[in-house]
Amino acid sequence: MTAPSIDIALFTSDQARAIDRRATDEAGMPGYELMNRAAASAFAMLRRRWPAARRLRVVCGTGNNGGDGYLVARDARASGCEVVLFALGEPRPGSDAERARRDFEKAGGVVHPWGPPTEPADVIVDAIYGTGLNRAPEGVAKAAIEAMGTEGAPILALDVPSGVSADTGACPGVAVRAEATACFIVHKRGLHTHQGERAGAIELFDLGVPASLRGTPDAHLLQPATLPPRPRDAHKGTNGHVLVIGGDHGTGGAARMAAEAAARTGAGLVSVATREENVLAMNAARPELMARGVDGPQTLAPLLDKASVLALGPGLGQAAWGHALWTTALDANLPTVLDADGLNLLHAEPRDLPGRLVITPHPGEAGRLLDRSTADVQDDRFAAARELARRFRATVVLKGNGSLVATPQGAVFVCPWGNPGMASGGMGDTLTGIIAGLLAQGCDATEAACLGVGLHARAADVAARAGERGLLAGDLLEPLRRLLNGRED
Ligand SMILES: NC(=O)C1=CN([C@@H]2O[C@H](COP(=O)(O)OP(=O)(O)OC[C@H]3O[C@@H](n4cnc5c(N)ncnc54)[C@H](O)[C@@H]3O)[C@@H](O)[C@H]2O)[C@@H](O)CC1
Ligand SMILES: [K+]
Repeated sequence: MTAPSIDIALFTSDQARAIDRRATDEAGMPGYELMNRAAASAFAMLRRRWPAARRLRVVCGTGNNGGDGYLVARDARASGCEVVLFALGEPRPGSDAERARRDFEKAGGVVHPWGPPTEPADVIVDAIYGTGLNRAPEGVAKAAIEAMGTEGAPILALDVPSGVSADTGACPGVAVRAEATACFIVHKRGLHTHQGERAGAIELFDLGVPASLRGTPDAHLLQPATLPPRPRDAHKGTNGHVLVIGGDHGTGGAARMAAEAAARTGAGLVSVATREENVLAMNAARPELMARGVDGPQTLAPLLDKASVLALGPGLGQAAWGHALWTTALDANLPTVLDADGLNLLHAEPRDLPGRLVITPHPGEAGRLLDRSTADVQDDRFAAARELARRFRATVVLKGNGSLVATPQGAVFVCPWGNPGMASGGMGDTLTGIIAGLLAQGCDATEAACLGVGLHARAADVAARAGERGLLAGDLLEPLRRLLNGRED
């Protein structure tokens, strides 16, 4: 796998707090100095993004995020902007936020208690909650967040859009939807998955805190990557043989899509073990695939002998036919991508799994595998993905907005690409095929999952240029091929 060396490291709120402390204790950077730098960076960002903005509204909470807000307001007034500042409460006595409020007032600024705004604003600065959010916003905070959402003015969030958990991307209640977010010191992992998209465009300001104080990140953002060029003497035998197992009565399309995606990803050979009734159509539509009718383990066995990688589950069903193939296929102990009904069968019948295993659950399937609700999974996707990886000793792709890849060793990678057009039938089967195709070409499970998730989502973004609605899984194959060959970004 070839990837550029840029690493975007993601951190939890606890880690961010510890880094703040180390900046003060070890690098002699007092919190108030950092707050001033945060405000200056955010105001410069506001100026860059909205050069014509003159009327600003700043809404401050009671913590240090509010403190950042007071200082943005002070700087904005000093640059000639009209600033209306609402405070949702009093900062704690002796805190940096209280000092910031006093500085704002000393410079002539007026603090208004929250009330429905009467003046229009060109830009609203959200300084209600940052990394300190610990429950659903209520009372004035809820009212202020709701009011921001109905006005239509662009919102610049400071550090985190208020109401979004910086750790998980979940929203316990109402939350700001920002056009952009000025993120301070380190990237917060929750802004890159689930509802973290409410941050809009994120700009990071390190505030001069040395990278050496950061420690080990909790997760990493995937970077665009592809496979190295093929050696000139490559032949189909050197690129692996994927066997897709699936396609019960009425669901042959799922197996066909996974198989075609594996072939388009560059697998040397792709076979499909499916119901006899699917064979003719599959071979006619895509003669490069070798579709075979199988009625049970005996007819599957010779196909397993020839395969180097399995894609097990697309359209497999959970009835006797699917169950028998599933058991036999797992016994073959080949590198395997397990998806869809392959995962549902695993929930019904936990068992030993092959070594090089990738599982690709959506949040509902993940919830079933963990005996939790889908909402529980979404409340902390990082924890759910890690728990699955540990429990099944597999590389896990937890699908959804900001797909996660978790390894059994505890590493997590977050996919920054993808779009809502991908919420359509066959997308998961295509991803399964892509990952299987990469395993077949020699990637290990983590490489195949990271590269596969990234290529799938980037291909979907290219395909969605024509519109997200109506995007079909099959539309991904052409851009996929171009991206895989380094032809398009
Ligand atoms: N050295 C530092 O610590 C720096 C901190 N900075 C800012 O400080 C922020 C963190 O500040 P804080 O830790 O004070 O936390 P916040 O300002 O995010 O939250 C303030 C307090 O509100 C309370 N709270 C949380 N959710 C609530 C809810 N739903 N309803 C009512 N009350 C709620 C909590 O007790 C929390 O401590 C960062 O996000 C960043 O914006 C920046 O100024 C840079 C430097
Ligand atoms: K905020």
